[in-house]
Amino acid sequence: MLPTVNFTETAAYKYLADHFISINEKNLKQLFAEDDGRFEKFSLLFEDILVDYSKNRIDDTTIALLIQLARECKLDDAIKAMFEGDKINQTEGREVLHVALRAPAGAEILVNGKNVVEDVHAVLAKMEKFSNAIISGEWKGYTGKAITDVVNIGIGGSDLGPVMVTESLKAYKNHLKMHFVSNIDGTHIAETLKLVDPETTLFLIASKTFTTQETMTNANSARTWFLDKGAAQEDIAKHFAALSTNSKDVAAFGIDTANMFEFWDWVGGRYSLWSAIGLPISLSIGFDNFKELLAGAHAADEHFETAEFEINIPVILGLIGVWYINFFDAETQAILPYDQYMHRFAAYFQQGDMESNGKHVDRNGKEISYETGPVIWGEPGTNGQHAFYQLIHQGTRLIPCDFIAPAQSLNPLGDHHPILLSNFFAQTEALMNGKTKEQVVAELHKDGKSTAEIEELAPFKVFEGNRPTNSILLKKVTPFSLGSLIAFYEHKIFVQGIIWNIFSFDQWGVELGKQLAKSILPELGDDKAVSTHDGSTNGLINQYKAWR
Ligand SMILES: O=P(O)(O)OC[C@H]1O[C@@](O)(CO)[C@@H](O)[C@@H]1O
Repeated sequence: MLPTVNFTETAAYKYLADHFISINEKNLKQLFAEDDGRFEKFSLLFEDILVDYSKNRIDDTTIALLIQLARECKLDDAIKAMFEGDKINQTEGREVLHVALRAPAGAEILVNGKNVVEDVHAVLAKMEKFSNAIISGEWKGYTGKAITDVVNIGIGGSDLGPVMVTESLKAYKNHLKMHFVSNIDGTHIAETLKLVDPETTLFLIASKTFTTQETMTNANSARTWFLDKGAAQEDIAKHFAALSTNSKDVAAFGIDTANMFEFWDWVGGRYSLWSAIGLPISLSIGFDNFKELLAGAHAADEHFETAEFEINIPVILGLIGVWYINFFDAETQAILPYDQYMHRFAAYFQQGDMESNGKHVDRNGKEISYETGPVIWGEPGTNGQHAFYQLIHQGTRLIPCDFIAPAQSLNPLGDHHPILLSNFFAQTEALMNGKTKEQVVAELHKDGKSTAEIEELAPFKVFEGNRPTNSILLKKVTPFSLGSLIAFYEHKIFVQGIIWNIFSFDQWGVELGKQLAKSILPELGDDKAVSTHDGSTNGLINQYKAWR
């Protein structure tokens, strides 16, 4: 069981509330001016990843009090409970063991007395064999041709992780063309099927439950398309595989369970890319690179499980997030990867973070009186600079930003990378230092503006600065470094959930909408006016019926 401490009632919380007043008497420029060693003190190096958290509204006292908060909330007990396979997903009565998915062979993690690492590695061996057969062309389709295209049909955690990782590691991919269908909107599968040949296409039906409406509808449409194109029922075995925990429904769909790659209830959907759900990753970049991804995550797990809080990257990042959310009233967190391949990284953690910590009831079942999970958003740099950085620099909100960049480009081309990185460095510097009115006036004067023009323009050109950021510099985006980075963010989310005394591993909030959709669907089956809902919903449905 997890501890159920109300962090707002801890001594650390009260000290932090007092400290909040004093830390705000200085801005970041002053904090750096007072301490030449600030960067060294507030940055951490893990393998080839540098995490610089010095451009945050913190000092030694802040960090010490945040760590005291973690200790008073019994974070160490919670970490131990997760790694030992306690049923910390309490409302679903499940363990939370995505760390087991990347544990090395020979490790022991017991669930109901059974070492689950053995099952994990049995599935990994099956994934390796299957990936090699498809990639090498040894596996043939029903007309004897090798597979050229893979279509992954899944949504949420059965889509976002494979998409993000295959995109982030595109530089490592092989000849297979990868396609991802997730939306129930017919456009998604219709546009995809236009691109592929049934004779050389492999469909992966990715669904932990194998009941998700979108996925099963898309899967049925893919199967119908496949058979309508001339394939026979017995050919399905050569072109469909399932990634699921539900062998009964997989078999009922008509997929040979020999082509089913299983995973388990102790794997949360949004934490499942390391499991059989990661088969499209293994197909895209090869199993050896998939193993490297797992190894990177495992290295991060060991760091999280063993490092002192003072030098523990997920703990520090998580606590700094709590500092902004619960003391500075920050409502969002921006994730800004200065790497085009990582363009789906923020989207991935929209599910990872918001589906984990978007909760309003604590672990005692009581309504919460403080803020919990932030809104996660972001786009790759430098594109974001031309879209929303105006608000980050000069808006009225405090927006903590994570800037991420690789020192080495996977596509070195002229001076592109130095230009990208110069922006990566400049943006956090600008957010920290801002630009004073004196500086603005001097610039306008230098530009030959009149005194009247200067007086008029200056207020609009001042940058307050003092806007906090983390900078995460990777030596290079590799399967290993990406695995570590993703795991750091997973554990950061865990840290925050423990501090907020919430359950981070269920997702009851996604059920009501699905439930109501299921009751509306039959009403759309005829042209009769509906009146069973509120005026707006009735009006919308009836207008839809009139127009369709
Ligand atoms: O993998 P599956 O069972 O099809 O679920 C897909 C997604 O649906 C959810 O919204 C849960 O219903 C996500 O948590 C999950 O990742």
